[in-house]
Amino acid sequence: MRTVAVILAGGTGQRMGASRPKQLIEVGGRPILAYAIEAFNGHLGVDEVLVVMAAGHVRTAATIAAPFHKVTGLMEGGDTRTASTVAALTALTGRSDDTRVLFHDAARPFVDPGVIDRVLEALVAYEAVAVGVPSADTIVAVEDGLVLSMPPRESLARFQTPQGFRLGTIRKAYELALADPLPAATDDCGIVHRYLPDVPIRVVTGSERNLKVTHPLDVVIAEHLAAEPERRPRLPGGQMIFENAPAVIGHRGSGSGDVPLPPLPVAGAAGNPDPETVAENTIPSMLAALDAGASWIEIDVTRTADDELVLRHDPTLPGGAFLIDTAAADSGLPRLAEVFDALPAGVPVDVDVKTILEDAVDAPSRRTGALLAPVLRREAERRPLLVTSFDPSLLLYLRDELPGVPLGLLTWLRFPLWHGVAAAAGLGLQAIGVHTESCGFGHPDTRLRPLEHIVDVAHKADLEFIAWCPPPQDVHAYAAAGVDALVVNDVPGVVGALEALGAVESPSR
Ligand SMILES: Nc1ccn([C@@H]2O[C@H](COP(=O)(O)OP(=O)(O)OP(=O)(O)O)[C@@H](O)[C@H]2O)c(=O)n1
Ligand SMILES: C[C@](O)(CO)[C@H](O)COP(=O)(O)O
Repeated sequence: MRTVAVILAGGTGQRMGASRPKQLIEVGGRPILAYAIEAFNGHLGVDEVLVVMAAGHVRTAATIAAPFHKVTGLMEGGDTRTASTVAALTALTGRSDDTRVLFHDAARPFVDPGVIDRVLEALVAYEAVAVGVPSADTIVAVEDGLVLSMPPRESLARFQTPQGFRLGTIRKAYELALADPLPAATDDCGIVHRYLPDVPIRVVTGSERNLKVTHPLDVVIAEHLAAEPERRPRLPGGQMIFENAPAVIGHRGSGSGDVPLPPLPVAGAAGNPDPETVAENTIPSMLAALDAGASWIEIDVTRTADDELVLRHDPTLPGGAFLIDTAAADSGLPRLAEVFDALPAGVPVDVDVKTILEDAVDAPSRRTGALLAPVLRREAERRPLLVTSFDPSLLLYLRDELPGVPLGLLTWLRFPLWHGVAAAAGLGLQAIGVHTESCGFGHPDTRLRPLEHIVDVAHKADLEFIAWCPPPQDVHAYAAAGVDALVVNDVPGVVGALEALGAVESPSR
C-alpha cells in the first residue's frame, strides 16, 4: 500500500497581504514551501510527494521541489483549497482505493515527524484522520455580534494538517461535493464529514509548532521556529531511546577484541582455565552479550570495495589491507544485512558508522551513508535502532534520510564535553556518546563541570547521554550522574555492578 503526501500550495495568501504567495516567503533563509515538502520527503512512511502550486508560480515551485527525490508530480491548483485538492485527486486517477493520501497545507512548515507518524498509524484502522490541538481560548459561535452558543472548550479542537485518507474514501466524498452547489468546506475532513457522515474521522494530537502561517505576525513566529535546531522525537511516538537508564550496551557485542565467554554457572565448578572466546562484531559475541544481560548491542559498520557494508571497526583488515580495496566476500567479515537477519527481531542495535577517507571523494551514491540508509530504513521496522558516528556530516545526511531513527554524535577520547554536548544539540541530534576518559574521573580537568551537571544540560537540550567504555568500578558514578546508557566491554561486570547498586534512579528531568 503506497502513501502519497499532497502539499497544497495553491493559495495566494490574501490575509498575509504580501506581493507573492506566502508559501514563497523565506524563513530561516528558505521558502516556507521547502520546509513542508522536506517534512514529507524525509518521512520513512511516505513514498511520494505531489505539490499543488498557485497559478503563475509553478516554475518557482519546481525549482524549490527539485532537491526532493520523492516529488513525483507538480500541478497548478484551483481558485479554492477544495479545487486544489481536486487537482491532486485528478492526478491520482487510477491509483488503488487503499492508497493512503495525506493532504498538508504548504503554509504549515514545521510539521514534525511524530505528527505524521500518528496520522499514518491511525490510518491503519480509520479511513479518515485529522490532526487536532486543544484550544487555549474559549471559542464561541457569534451571530450579528451576539454570542449564539458556547460549546464546552474540552470538546473542541483546532484542526491542523496533514489530514489523511484512504484514497477511495476522499475520492467518493469529493464526487458528492462536486455535485453539490453548497459552498465547499475549509478542509478535506470537512468534505468527508459533510458528504460521508457515516465515516468516523479519527483525531490525533498535533503540535503547537505546526502553525499555519496566515498573517504577518506568523512570519515573525516562523522565523523564530526556523532558528531553533530541529528536534525530532527520538522514536516514533516520542519515546525515549533508552527506557531503563542506564541501559547496558554491549560494545561490538561482548566487547572489543577476542572476549572470553563467562564460565557456565555450574554450582561448585572451578573456573575454566581455557575459556571459549568470541570475536568482536560477530553474532556469537552479540548473543553472548545478550545472555549476559545487555539490553542493546553496539556494532561497527564500514564499506568495502564492492559497496557492501560489513562489520568492522577499523578501515583495515588484521593483515593491513584496506577494506575499500577488498571485496566483502574476500574480507571474511559478516555483512550488515546478514547480521540483522541473524539477530532476533526486537533486539535494539546501536549502529556505529565508520565513514572512510574515500567518502570525501567517491560518488554520493557509493558513500557509506547512501549505502546504509536503505538498509536501516528497512531494519527500523524490525527493531529499535540508534545510529552513532564521529562524522557529523553522516549524521546530517541520515537526519534527512531516516527521520524516525534517533542519531547520536560520538566524541573521541578526552574530547572536551562542553564542545561535544553543544555540537550534538546544535546539530539537532538525539544523543551524545562520549568516551569515559572525557568525563573527568580518571583525568580531572578544571574546565569540566561535574558529570551530573553536564548530563543535566544534555537532558535539557533533549539529548540522551551515553558513556562508552566505562570500567565496571566507575559504573556507580555514571549511574549517579544520570547517564542514560553505557557502552561496555565487560557486560557481565557492568550488569553485576548495576545490580549491586539496586534500582538506580537517574535524576528526574
Ligand atoms: N486555492 C487554494 C487555496 C489554498 N490552498 C492552500 O491551502 C493551505 C491553507 O490555506 P490558507 O492558509 O487559507 O492559504 P491561502 O489561501 O493562501 O491564504 P488566504 O486565505 O489568506 O488567501 C495553504 O497552504 C494554501 O496554499 C490551495 O492549495 N489552494
Ligand atoms: C485545513 C486547515 O488548515 C485546518 O486548520 C484550515 O481549515 C485551512 O483553512 P484556510 O481558511 O484555508 O486557512
